Amino acid sequence: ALDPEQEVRVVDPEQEARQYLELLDKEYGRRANVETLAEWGYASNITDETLQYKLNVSAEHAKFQKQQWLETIKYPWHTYKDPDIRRQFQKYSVLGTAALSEEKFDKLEKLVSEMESIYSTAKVCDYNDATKCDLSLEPELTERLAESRDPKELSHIWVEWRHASGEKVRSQFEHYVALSNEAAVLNNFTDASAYWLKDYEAEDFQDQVKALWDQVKPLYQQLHAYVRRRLNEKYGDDVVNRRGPIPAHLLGNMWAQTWNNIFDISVPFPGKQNIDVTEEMVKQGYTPLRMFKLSEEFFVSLNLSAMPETFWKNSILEKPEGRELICHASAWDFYDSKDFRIKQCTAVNMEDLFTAHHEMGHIQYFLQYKDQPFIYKEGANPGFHEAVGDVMALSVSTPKHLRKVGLLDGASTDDPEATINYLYLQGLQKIVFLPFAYVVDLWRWAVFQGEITSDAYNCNWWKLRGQYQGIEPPVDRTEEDFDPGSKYHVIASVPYIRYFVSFIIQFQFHRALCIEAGEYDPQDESKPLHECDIYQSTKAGNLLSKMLQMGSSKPWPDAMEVVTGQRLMDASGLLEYFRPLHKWLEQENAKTSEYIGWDPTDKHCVQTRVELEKLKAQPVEKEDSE
Ligand SMILES: C[C@H](N[C@H](C(=O)O)[C@@H]1CCCN1C(=O)[C@@H](N)CC(=O)O)C(=O)N1CCC[C@H]1C(=O)O
Ligand SMILES: [Zn+2]
Repeated sequence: ALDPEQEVRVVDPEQEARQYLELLDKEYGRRANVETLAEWGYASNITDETLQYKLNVSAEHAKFQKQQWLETIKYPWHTYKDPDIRRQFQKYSVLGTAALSEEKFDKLEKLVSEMESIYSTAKVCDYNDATKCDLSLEPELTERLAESRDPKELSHIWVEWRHASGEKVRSQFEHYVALSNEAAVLNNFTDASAYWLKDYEAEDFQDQVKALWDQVKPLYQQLHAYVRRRLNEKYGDDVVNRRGPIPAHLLGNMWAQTWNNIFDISVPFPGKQNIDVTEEMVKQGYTPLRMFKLSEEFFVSLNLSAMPETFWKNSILEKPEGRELICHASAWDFYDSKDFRIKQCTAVNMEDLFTAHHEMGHIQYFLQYKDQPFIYKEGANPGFHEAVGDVMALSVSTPKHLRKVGLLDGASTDDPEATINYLYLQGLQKIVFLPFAYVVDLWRWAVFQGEITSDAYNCNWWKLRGQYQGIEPPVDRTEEDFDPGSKYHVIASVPYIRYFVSFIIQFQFHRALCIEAGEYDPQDESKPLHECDIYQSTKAGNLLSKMLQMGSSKPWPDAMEVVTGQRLMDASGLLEYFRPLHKWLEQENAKTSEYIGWDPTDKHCVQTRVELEKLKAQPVEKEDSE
């Protein structure tokens, strides 16, 4: 432990506190570097050895943290006048999972690592070839879910992935919940959900999120009704009930979190120029490296930072042969102000081009706050970190920008039907995602709070998925399944409400940067928000940089105010961006007198498949007439 007494003479207590913080900063930063390297070693090469090394390093780190914490809490930091050292002490005084006994800490680390390994190495058999059983989530299953238009194949992939991932980790997850809650209580939080929510520094944060959801829900329901009609037209009434939830396996994504992969079969105005540039990327011989270089060039055009040489040397941008690794894309800060990496099993398509921008946004944030004290090397809140890359992608995805980089040909047209097609594609990613992101942590908060118990994990998952997203499983589910465990963040213990926050605030940032770039004017109809491309605007880049450099040194409303002048999250940016689509959907759904919303299904909440079969064998009771 660092002994503060080694200083001989101290002038004033706050000066001594500052010196102590400098000691902490050096020691925590050095140790974080070692720990992150060990985590990378495991995530990029899953073996017993790399796991053991990772567990040893994190156990050692936890022991140091606990010892140091006993020193730190001796300081009367609540009394200090300087808000900055108060804030640093406040953050250092939250010990985290290191508060657990060494044995329980190690158990919790092992549980999460095992769940990540099961998820990352899960394999599924091909629908058409039962002897081919080496299909991984990335790239094979992701690609089949995106491209197949055979409901039976889609159902097979959907069910078998859950059988190979979520179902396998239910018991580990239960134990993980108990230990996470125990750690939260040791940190004086009621449960792990309160511990997670501390990062938003707002007592009423969950109410704020609910208010935002209420603001965007009408737009989501209009889009849902339209997509359901188009899927009903394609697959027929037996597969898609025009008044019910949408079967989840038909939506182009393993978790139905974004629906951009069914753009081609539901595009409002067919026959227009194809704004999905995947084909063009392949035709032009795009490689993963070139995708990341394109993204870097966008950041540099705003006068933001280029990637350091080590980034290109140390990153993994393609799935390596001959070893198991965690393919789920991620961005890494090694806390030495020099080493920053991305690990992504990149496929050459538009979706992965935007994921690349998302990850590069994290790296840019790391670079911008690299000179902050270790304890402030975070986003202003976790949603800010998730928003940076997506703000760039809002400009990059415009047809105007795609023409600038040669991925779309022809001159820009102000064809209102083409505009609807573009906003529809954007809506299939941004509007659709919101209820999904909300549900993931609504479910987990309720689990941590004990409202959802393990005997009804899956039933409550599908109740929330039905209630907020209006989707349902392709086949009945029971408590022998554990579908939440088929989603990376749930088994990797990564909070998810950050993405909901990001998908709201990224439009506030986009609007503010577009105004700064002179690309958008609320009064000028000829410059609508959805056409704004901030490319090469150093003014916009400088404004964003001012916020990013702050890290978490100030409460997030201060950071938001720097860019937007606002101190609150609000959905007006998103609603402004999608206004033309919202109007069009209302007109279109009125034309077909579409049923807005969905009849709740009485999806069976039963324990076992045997029970389910019995239930289905019973003659259906006649609806008792009202
Ligand atoms: C593809 C992306 N991977 C995450 C991300 O980049 O956020 C990874 C895994 C979990 C955290 N993470 C990190 O890289 C962090 N180290 C970043 C940080 O430093 O905070 C992801 O999961 N996304 C993107 C949109 C929706 C969501 C999804 O795909 O469900
Ligand atoms: Zn992210």
